[in-house]
Amino acid sequence: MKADIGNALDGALGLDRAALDDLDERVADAHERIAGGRRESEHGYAALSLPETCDPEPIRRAAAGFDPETVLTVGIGGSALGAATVTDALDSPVDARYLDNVDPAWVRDLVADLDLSETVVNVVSRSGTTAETLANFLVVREAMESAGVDWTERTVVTTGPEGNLRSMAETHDLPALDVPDGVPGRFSALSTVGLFAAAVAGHDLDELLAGAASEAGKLSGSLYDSPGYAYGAVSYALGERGAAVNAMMPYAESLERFAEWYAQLWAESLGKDGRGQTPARALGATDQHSQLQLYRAGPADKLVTLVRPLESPDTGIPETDLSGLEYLGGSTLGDLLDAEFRATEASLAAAGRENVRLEIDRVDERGLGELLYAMEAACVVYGELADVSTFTQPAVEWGKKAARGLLGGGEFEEAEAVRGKRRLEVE
Ligand SMILES: O=P(O)(O)OC[C@H]1O[C@](O)(CO)[C@@H](O)[C@@H]1O
Repeated sequence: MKADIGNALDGALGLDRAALDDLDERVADAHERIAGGRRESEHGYAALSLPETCDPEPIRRAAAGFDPETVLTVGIGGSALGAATVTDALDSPVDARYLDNVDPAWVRDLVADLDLSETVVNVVSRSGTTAETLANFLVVREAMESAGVDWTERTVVTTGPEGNLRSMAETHDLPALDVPDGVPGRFSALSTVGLFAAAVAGHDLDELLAGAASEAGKLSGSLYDSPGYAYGAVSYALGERGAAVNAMMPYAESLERFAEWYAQLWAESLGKDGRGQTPARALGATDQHSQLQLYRAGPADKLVTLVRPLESPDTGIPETDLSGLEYLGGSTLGDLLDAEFRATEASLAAAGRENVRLEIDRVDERGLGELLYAMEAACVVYGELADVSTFTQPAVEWGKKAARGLLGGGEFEEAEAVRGKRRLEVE
């Protein structure tokens, strides 16, 4: 993996090489803290040790018992997005599907679309108490029973040492994978949490972990040694200079879900104490006809992160006599995408709008492992430089309590606040 940070310098926000070199001294201190946290397997820092601590064998063993048409992951947040990112990016004869949201029509239609006798369900929740995950699993389990499918024969649980899912696995003797200690959900893609669906889909877990390990091996006391640290340090430095938004813009449909995974990682880790950097999900080339207008001519408050594979399958463009479009004929869609990637990058730079280029060789297991790990390292070093509590997410608890109170799941003052909403309705 490579990070080209050239276009992050000397733009509207005023980051220059001298300032980056000065920041590199703070990166060295941050790295010492990160390395110490990894050595001690401290909460959160343990995530950056997954390339060596994640044993793929239990994951492969749990997957080996199935030869399904579909693997359905039931989870939410980091308990679904890691798996989704990997399997959405890679081709497989197995259909990998996800239930995370609790939109009734969407859940009903997705479940109805499955042959449940040919589906393996992986219900994933570290806590075992997440309402969306448990509710969706109960719906899926009832659908399996209604279809005459023995759900206990087609369900694998991934959860923490205690809680509802652990109890259910023990009661029904279900295969169970352990979520890794000290790894928050948004950092768990390269673990049992994110890799079961990939194993069922036939993807090479060793290559995913090898890609991650190659980026882990670059972590040192300098941002100039590690694409992850370089990206995290530049994102932080620009954030301190006014880049309130980080637009994650992969130039590959297969990486669209990666942008969604990145959004949770960046927002839930760095949005603390009135600070943080808002991840915007974008897609190249599509958003050149959409959000690029804002990125280039709106407020100078963004870093645009352009991600692409250097190699990918291509498709020829037939010759044409369409007036003015003859230049396209005989080239390829890959040539067009490459030209647009570089043109977008240059158009932002020409307007003084900071952007960074992240490149992997291919969207394959190794490239994904590199990309996921580098983003996690970037997030951790950003959190160290910003001095925030990277691995907690207290702000999401208020809404959980309010919703639970509204549903009669307990007495919560948050639910009273919901009932007391100020209303000013316009129809
Ligand atoms: O794995 P669990 O405990 O169901 O949590 C799912 C998601 O919910 C959160 O805890 C936030 O509510 C995320 O951090 C996590 O990825």
